This record gives sequence, structure tokens and C-alpha cells, in this order.
Amino acid sequence: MSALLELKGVTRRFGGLVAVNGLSLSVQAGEVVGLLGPNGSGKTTAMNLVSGALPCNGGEIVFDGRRISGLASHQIARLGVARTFQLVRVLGGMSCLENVEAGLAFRPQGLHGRAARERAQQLLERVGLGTQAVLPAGELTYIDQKRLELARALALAPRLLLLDEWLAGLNPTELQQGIALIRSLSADGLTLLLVEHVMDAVHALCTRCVVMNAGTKIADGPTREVLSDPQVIRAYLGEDENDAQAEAAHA
Ligand SMILES: Nc1ncnc2c1ncn2[C@@H]1O[C@H](COP(=O)(O)OP(=O)(O)OP(=O)(O)O)[C@@H](O)[C@H]1O
Repeated sequence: MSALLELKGVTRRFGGLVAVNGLSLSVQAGEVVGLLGPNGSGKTTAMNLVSGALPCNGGEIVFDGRRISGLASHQIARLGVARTFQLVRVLGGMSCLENVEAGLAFRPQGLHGRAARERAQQLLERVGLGTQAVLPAGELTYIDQKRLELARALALAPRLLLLDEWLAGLNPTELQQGIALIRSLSADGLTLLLVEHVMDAVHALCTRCVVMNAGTKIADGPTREVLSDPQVIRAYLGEDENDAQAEAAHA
């Protein structure tokens, strides 16, 4: 089976710092893969390389059989790769509906007018913002802005969705809702690569995890196996190995 997304020896430097160092990984269509690692290990940079927000200094990235490294981010988005950001980016002065309509206009067969408004409303309902459609995005709580950003990403009708700590900062009820939402996206056939520190979410959602440390991949496999790998426990779950082992056992 050929991968939907493949990173082949991808490298990104910032001056003398090698943030992503020869990273290779693949994501099959329909998978939900976690990209894990301690702070500063290169996860967000890797996401930025896939989405085209940053160019690679080496290696290549292939999406659906086509080389996307070197393309601009809007070209990559049009091919079917959407993302959310660790620091939310919504258009604060525009309503929620308008934010999502902007996304709909950018998809390959752009939607406009009434069709766009109806679809935007559906997407807002899907992420739990149906009753706040006409509010300016800037008036939403941070969590709701994250929901809005997800609706806008979904407006692109992506095949691959990159979520960067989308579940961070949710309360326990919101977390369960967020997990259920991501599950439903996966059930609809969306392929997901998610950077996530919330371990309950990783266990609940990810069939496979890739772990980075200092820019390098140190583990790649089924979630349960990866999270009980001593090297991962040392590097990622880190300082207190007993807690980490308890966490892995909980999995
Ligand atoms: N634009 C940039 N300019 C310079 N250095 C950067 C830039 N972006 C990231 N870095 C550095 O690259 C390394 C990897 O950062 P990155 O944000 O990818 O890590 P991360 O694993 O996503 O961390 P976190 O979990 O804290 O978000 C860090 O040392 C970071 O300081």
C-alpha cells in the first residue's frame, strides 16, 4: 500500500540549530498518527514543512504520490492538506460564518454565495459552534477559536488534516467532545497527523505514534508499544520514569 504522506529524510535548520534532522515517516490513508516528543523536539517545525509554511533544507515530502516539498502553502492546501495552528489564527473582525466561508472559497471547487453560507453553517455545527455563527471570531473564547479554526480547515475538504495541539487546554468535558469529534472525522475517512501532549487523547485516537527527540525520530510504531519503549520514556515522558511507566501501563 502506498502512503498518503511520506517524509523522506527531511531536514530543516534554523542557523546552526537542526530543528528537524533527516526525518522519515509515512502516514497511510485513513490512519490517525500521533507526532510526539518533548518541547522543542521539532514537531511543529515538521508540521510546518508538510504544510509548506516553511521550506525544507533537505529531503523531500510526497503527498498522494506527488512531491509537495518546494510548493507554496496555498498550493499544498489545494492538493488536500489542511491544518490548525498551535497559536490559533482566526480573522477576529469577521464573523464565524465569514471565517469558514473564506476557507470554502479557497477549496479546489470553491463555494460561494448561498451554498457557501449553508456549508459554513454545517461545518460550524459540526465543531459545536452552530449557535455562534454570526458572532465576530474575535469575541469567541480561546477554545471556541480553536473550534473555528478546525471548521475553516475542514472547509478546504482536506484528505489530510494536521492538528497542532488542538486538544490542549480543554477541560475534561471539552476533551471528550474533542476526541469524539476527531474520531468522527476519522470515521468519515479523513487521515490525521496530530501533534499532541494530552496523553489521554493520544491513547484514545492514535493507532500509531512517531516520537521525535532533538529533531530526530526515535520511535515509530503502535501507540501502546511506542509509549512503553524505554527510550521514549526517557526522552519524552522524561524526568519521572515512574510516572511515565504508570502512564504507559494505563494505556
Ligand atoms: N522560526 C524559528 N527560528 C528559530 N528557531 C526556531 C524556529 N522555530 C522553531 N525553532 C527552534 O527549533 C526547535 C524545534 O522547535 P519546534 O517548535 O518545532 O518544537 P516542538 O517539538 O513543536 O516543541 P513544542 O512541543 O514546545 O511546541 C526549537 O529549538 C525551537 O526553538
